Amino acid sequence: MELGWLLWGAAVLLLLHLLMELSPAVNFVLRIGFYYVLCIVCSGLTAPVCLLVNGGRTVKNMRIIKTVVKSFKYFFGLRFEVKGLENFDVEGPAIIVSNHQSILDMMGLMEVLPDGCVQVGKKELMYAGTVGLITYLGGVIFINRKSTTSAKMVMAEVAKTMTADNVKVWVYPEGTRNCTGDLLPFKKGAFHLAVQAQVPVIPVVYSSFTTFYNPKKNLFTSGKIKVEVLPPIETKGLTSDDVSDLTDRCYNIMRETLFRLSGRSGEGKDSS
Ligand SMILES: CCCCCCCC/C=C\CCCCCCCC(=O)SCCNC(=O)CCNC(=O)[C@H](O)C(C)(C)COP(=O)(O)OP(=O)(O)OC[C@H]1O[C@@H](n2cnc3c(N)ncnc32)[C@H](O)[C@@H]1OP(=O)(O)O
Ligand SMILES: CCCCCCCCCCCCCCCC(=O)OC[C@@H](O)COP(=O)(O)O
Repeated sequence: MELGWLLWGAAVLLLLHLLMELSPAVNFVLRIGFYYVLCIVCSGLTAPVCLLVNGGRTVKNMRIIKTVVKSFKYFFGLRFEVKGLENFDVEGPAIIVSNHQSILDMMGLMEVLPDGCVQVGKKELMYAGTVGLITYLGGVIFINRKSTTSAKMVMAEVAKTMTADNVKVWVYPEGTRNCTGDLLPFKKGAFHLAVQAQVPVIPVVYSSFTTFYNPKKNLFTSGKIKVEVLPPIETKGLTSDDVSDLTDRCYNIMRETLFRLSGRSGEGKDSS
């Protein structure tokens, strides 16, 4: 009986393996599907742990979530090469901004995430089953991207509480995923937040995924991701009039770094 099950299992695995070898589309769907399943199952298992240890919605849960998510990379053969972690060692709160390429970014986020740091996410995430529950428990700040007024109100509230709670806030200033190997124009919310709270902006750049991940081409193989935490940009004394300049400055530094990390040096200079 037991041997029978084992043989069936081996046959199914062999068939899946053959299908993956034969068809890139099957390979892609199975690997991404496995990522979704991993996220959903691990969220379901981690949520009760968070509730038992910390009792509810708090940034402290990120430590537990981080420990779980940091093991995901081994399933997909992803390696991270991190530089500049010491740049997170600022006194008190800060706004961290980074490029956003894919749902896989969540792994890169957890690879470097400092303690006491919450993320800004779209409110739709809250309804993603167990993943919604874990993001809620982790203290993710949910914004409605369709309503600038309400998003601005939420962010203004965060600017007020950041200092009191001593938290860092991670924002994806592109506002959506973008896997083209370049940056989308930055939205200004993160920089308004930094100026309102008078806290530094710390840019984090991930090298382009295009060599190993491209949903349009059904490409998802193993790969190496270079991550660089850049020196903090101070905002003390800046006013809302300076937000556009601050945004541009940050955009240019990050675009140059993205091209350098992705081996496309020199192209960063033509940006405005
Ligand atoms: C255990 C296993 C677990 C496995 C499972 C995993 C669980 C892991 C757990 C945890 C990880 C969680 C990971 C979460 C990741 C989520 C990622 C996302 O969801 S990314 C999408 C959402 N994020 C954003 O959109 C932010 C960036 N966007 C902004 O900051 C925007 O600026 C926003 C939304 C605030 C407004 O967007 P606008 O589209 O209206 O664009 P604009 O051009 O910036 O604003 C319009 C005008 O309003 C002014 N404005 C903006 N903000 C202002 C403010 N605060 N005060 C005053 N004026 C402001 C601007 O200056 C602009 O005006 P002028 O053009 O300059 O005249
Ligand atoms: C009941 C329904 C169950 C659905 C389960 C969905 C499971 C999702 C697992 C993936 C978890 C990864 C979380 C990373 C968050 C993320 O990276 O979100 C993308 C958005 O930032 C960008 O939004 P968009 O504008 O859509 O590109």
